[in-house]
Amino acid sequence: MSEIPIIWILGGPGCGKGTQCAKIVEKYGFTHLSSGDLLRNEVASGSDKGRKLQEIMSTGGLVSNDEVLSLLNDAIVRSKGSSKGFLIDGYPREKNQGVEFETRVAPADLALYFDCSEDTMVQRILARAAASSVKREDDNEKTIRARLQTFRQNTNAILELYDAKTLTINAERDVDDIFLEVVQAIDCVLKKKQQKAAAQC
Ligand SMILES: Nc1ncnc2c1ncn2[C@@H]1O[C@H](COP(=O)(O)OP(=O)(O)O)[C@@H](O)[C@H]1O
Repeated sequence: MSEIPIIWILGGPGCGKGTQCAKIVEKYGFTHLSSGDLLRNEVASGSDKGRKLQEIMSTGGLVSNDEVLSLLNDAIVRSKGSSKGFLIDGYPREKNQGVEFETRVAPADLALYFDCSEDTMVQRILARAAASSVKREDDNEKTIRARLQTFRQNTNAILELYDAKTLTINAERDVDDIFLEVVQAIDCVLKKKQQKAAAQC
């Protein structure tokens, strides 16, 4: 695992994580794993577990880390052999999730934090919901506010603990300007990993 990069993608709902992840996947061919998508797949399967997850997700709270981490870990193990790198999107959402990920899966090489004002995030989510044909149960104003509150409660502790490997990016700018900064950070990680691998030969 240590030869391929693991990148955490942090930021509140509507900060533009998904847009940047799509651009990263296009450029670098990394495997994109979104905790929200993995959980929504479980909900869509109609299982008992899915129903319980849905109840929590519709309140804007966090589901148990055991559930999220095992979904992530299974997905990582499945594509480990063929992956060029992992983008872990929407995780960690609280400090302890980060600690457990690094203990049970692997250390993260970089965390990209897309920093955005709450007003912008609310506007973006509502605009996305209005334009989308697939309705997300949690894209109503009440749940959006709750999701923002969950985010507000937990994020500073994550940023403090992982300060040394976190790059904070102003996500209020143009998509391409943001991506330029993302590319610089990822190129730097790839270079460091190559140098480390070369030193081991
Ligand atoms: N790492 C996680 N830990 C716990 N719950 C999570 C995690 N990731 C996603 N969820 C649950 O799934 C919901 C939707 O997640 P996501 O699609 O990432 O939404 P958002 O747009 O709010 O970032 C969250 O509100 C939360 O209930």
